[in-house]
Amino acid sequence: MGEDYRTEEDSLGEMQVPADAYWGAQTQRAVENFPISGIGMSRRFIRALGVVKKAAAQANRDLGLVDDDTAEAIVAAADEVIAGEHDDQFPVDVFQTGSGTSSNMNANEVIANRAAEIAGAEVGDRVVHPNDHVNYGQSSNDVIPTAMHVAALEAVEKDLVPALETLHAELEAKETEFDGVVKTGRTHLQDATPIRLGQEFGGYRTQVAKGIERAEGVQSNLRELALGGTAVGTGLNTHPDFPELAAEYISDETNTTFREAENHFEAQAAHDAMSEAHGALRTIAGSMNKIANDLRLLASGPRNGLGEIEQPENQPGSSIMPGKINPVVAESVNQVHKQVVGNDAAVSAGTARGEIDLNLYKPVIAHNFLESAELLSNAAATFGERFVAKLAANEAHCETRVEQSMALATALNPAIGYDKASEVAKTALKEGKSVREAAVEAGYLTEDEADEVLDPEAMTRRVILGNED
Ligand SMILES: O=C(O)C[C@H](O)C(=O)O
Repeated sequence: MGEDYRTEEDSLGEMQVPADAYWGAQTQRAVENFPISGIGMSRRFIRALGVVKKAAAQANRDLGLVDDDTAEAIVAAADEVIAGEHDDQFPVDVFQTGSGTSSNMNANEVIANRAAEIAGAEVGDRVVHPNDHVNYGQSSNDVIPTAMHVAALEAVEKDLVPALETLHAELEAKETEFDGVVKTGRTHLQDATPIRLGQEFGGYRTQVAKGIERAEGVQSNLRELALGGTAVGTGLNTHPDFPELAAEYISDETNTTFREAENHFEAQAAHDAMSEAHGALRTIAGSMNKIANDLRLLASGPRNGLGEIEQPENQPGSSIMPGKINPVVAESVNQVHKQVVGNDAAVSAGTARGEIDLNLYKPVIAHNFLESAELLSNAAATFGERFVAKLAANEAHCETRVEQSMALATALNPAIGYDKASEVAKTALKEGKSVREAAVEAGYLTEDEADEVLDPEAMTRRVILGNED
C-alpha cells in the first residue's frame, strides 16, 4: 500500500495525516471518531464555509486584527474553497459533533495549510494558524449557523426559485394550450361537472406560483447571520464592528443581502429559521407530489385508464412488458417528496431541541435542509422540462367521455329542479342513455333547450344555464 503520511499537531498532540491532505490533526481525529455514514457536508455547505472564512479574514484585516499578508493568503485559499477546488479535503461525516466544530476546524485547517502554501511556506508549518488566524474572533457556534444560513439562502434563492420558475413556465404554457379541452371534472374520484384541462393546469400553475412566493417569503430570517456571537452569543474575543463588517463582506461575496442577527443568543441557540424555511420546502414538495400524482392519473392507460392526457415517451417502462411507457419522471417527483418529508422530520426534530445556549443538531439540520433544496431544485426543473413540456391532450377522448357523464345533470337544477334532474340522471344511468337523451325523452327539455342547458363547454364557466332572460 505504502500511503505517505506527515505529522500534524493540535492541543491533544501529534496525529498522522495523509501527506497530500490540506487538513490537519483535528480533522483527522474527526475522520477517525465519526466513521458513521460516509456522507460528507454538501458542496453548498463547503462553499458557505469558504464564504464565512473569507469574510472573517477581510473584516479582521480591516479591523487590524489579522495582518494584511496573512489575511490575503487566507482570502486566496478561501476563494479556492468557495470555487470547489478543495471539496475532497472535507472528509468529516455529517453525523459528528452537534456544533459542527469538526467541520469548522476542517475549514480552518484546510484554509490555513493552503494559505501557508500560497504564502510560500510548507503545508503543516502553521505560519497561518487554523485557530489564531483563520478562526480569529469566531467560534464554531457562530460560524456553523452562519454557514447554514448562507448555504440555505443560496440554495433557495439561486437554485430552487429558478427551478420552480421553469416548472411554472411549462405549466403556464400547457394551461394556455389546453384551455379549449373540455373534460370530466372529478371529485371523490367520481365524475363531476365539466372542467377545461387548461383550468386544471391553471390550478397546478398557481400551486407552483404560490410555492415560489413561499420560497421567497422564508428568506428574510435566513438573511440573519450569527457571526460575531462567538461561543455563547456574547461576542467575547471579537471586535464590536466585526459582525456588521463580516455580514457586508458575505453579502458582497454572495451577491445577495445578509445582515447581523437581531439577537445572537437566538441565532446560536435556536434554528427556527431553518425549520420555517424547510416547512416551505415540504409544502412545495407536497404541491409537486400532488401535481405529479394527478398527471399520472390523467395519463393512466393508454387503453384502460383515464387517458385524458398523453405522457412523453421518455424511456421504455418495463423490462418484461413490451411497448409499455410509464410516467417515470412524475414518479421520480413522488420519490423526492417522500425524502423531503423524511428530511422535514429530521429538521424539525433537530430544531425543536438545543440545550440552553447552543443548538446541537447543526450538521444534521444543515445536511437535510440542503438535500431537500437540491432534490427539489433538480426535480422541479426536470419535471417541467422532461414531463410537463411534453404532455399532449387527448381531446377527442375527453369530449366523448364528458358527453356520457351523469354529472351533466347538475346543470339541469336551475332549469327543472333537483328532483327531476335526479330522476333524469337515474334513468340515464339505468338505461345506458346520455343525460341529454333522458331529459328530452322525459319531456323536461326540448332539443333546443337541451343544446343550451347541456353544453359541457358552457358548464366550465360561472353561469346559470337556461336562465339568461
Ligand atoms: O467549537 C467551538 O467553537 C465551541 C464548541 O462548539 C463548544 O461550545 O464547546
